Amino acid sequence: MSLTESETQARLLAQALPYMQRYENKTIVVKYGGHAMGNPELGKAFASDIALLKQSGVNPVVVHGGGPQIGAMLTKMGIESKFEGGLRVTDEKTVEIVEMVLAGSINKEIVALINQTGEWAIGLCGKDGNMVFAEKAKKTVVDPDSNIERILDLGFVGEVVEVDRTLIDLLAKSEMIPVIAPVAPGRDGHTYNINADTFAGAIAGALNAVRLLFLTDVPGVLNKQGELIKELSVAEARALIKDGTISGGMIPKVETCIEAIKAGVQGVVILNGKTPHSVLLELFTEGGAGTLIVP
Ligand SMILES: Nc1ncnc2c1ncn2[C@@H]1O[C@H](COP(=O)(O)OP(=O)(O)O)[C@@H](O)[C@H]1O
Ligand SMILES: CC(=O)N[C@@H](CCC(=O)OP(=O)(O)O)C(=O)O
Repeated sequence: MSLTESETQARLLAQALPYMQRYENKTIVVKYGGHAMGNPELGKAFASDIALLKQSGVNPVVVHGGGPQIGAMLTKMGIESKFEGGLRVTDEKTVEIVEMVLAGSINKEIVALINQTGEWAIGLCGKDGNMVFAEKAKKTVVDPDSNIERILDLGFVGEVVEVDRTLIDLLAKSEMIPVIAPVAPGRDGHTYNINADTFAGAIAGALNAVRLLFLTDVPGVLNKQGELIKELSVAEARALIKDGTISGGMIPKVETCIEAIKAGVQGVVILNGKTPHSVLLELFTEGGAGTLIVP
């Protein structure tokens, strides 16, 4: 006998209760990637998921990206985007535009979407409340021909060196949902552009988050046959990078997951931000929605 729509809905709601209790008063960091943005209906569904988390007693913290949107703005200004080792080469002019797009327009768009649900979001970047300090990234790559390792000069690309949780803790006790752009100052007074995955990992680690969710444009980590892998240990994830199953942009993402777990995050999930309500499906249903990476 097939279930009516309302029976299915009632079952889903009943199923959600133990998960809501499990995450009550716990911090969940959600990284909203630039590829998952752009569709107004999906944006609304994302905002209502975040609002529902807050209403259920969870402490959601949103960290967002905006790589494609930065690229579009740079093109408009006649500046070419250049990447090395998956990171945007960021000169003085570029960092100004990065800050404008990330901490300005995208940040406020997400804040506005959440506020339209009736909840209270506040837009921040690493500069606010001395929350995050960065220093110039020291990324190295191995030249495939000579096998020699060299340090990349990416300009004002930063890596997080300090996270002060005072402001986020204060917000967690209030009605406010923090929405954070991955831009941070250095002790040297410069502004740094930080990869949003890395930034989210550092925030989740400092907050000892129970979950860190990465919303991207694929269902999760896929095996060689293109099927979704529901759960991966750190050791299994490393093996998939080594044998080439995980490649491209998924490598730094999975490496960030591993770092976040080492920093104390209990579980990290990579899931499809293009599926409406994927955040709720992941957190509040039995099967989840993406790939869960656990210690
Ligand atoms: N094993 C894998 N499973 C899933 N995606 C993979 C895998 N290996 C490589 N990828 C690629 O990684 C991409 C996601 O990384 P990226 O584009 O950097 O995401 P985002 O921009 O959302 O941060 C996927 O779109 C896919 O092309
Ligand atoms: C250093 C570096 O590469 N920073 C990224 C920051 C935005 C980002 O990471 O956005 P997504 O999550 O949408 O990719 C950039 O400039 O594109």
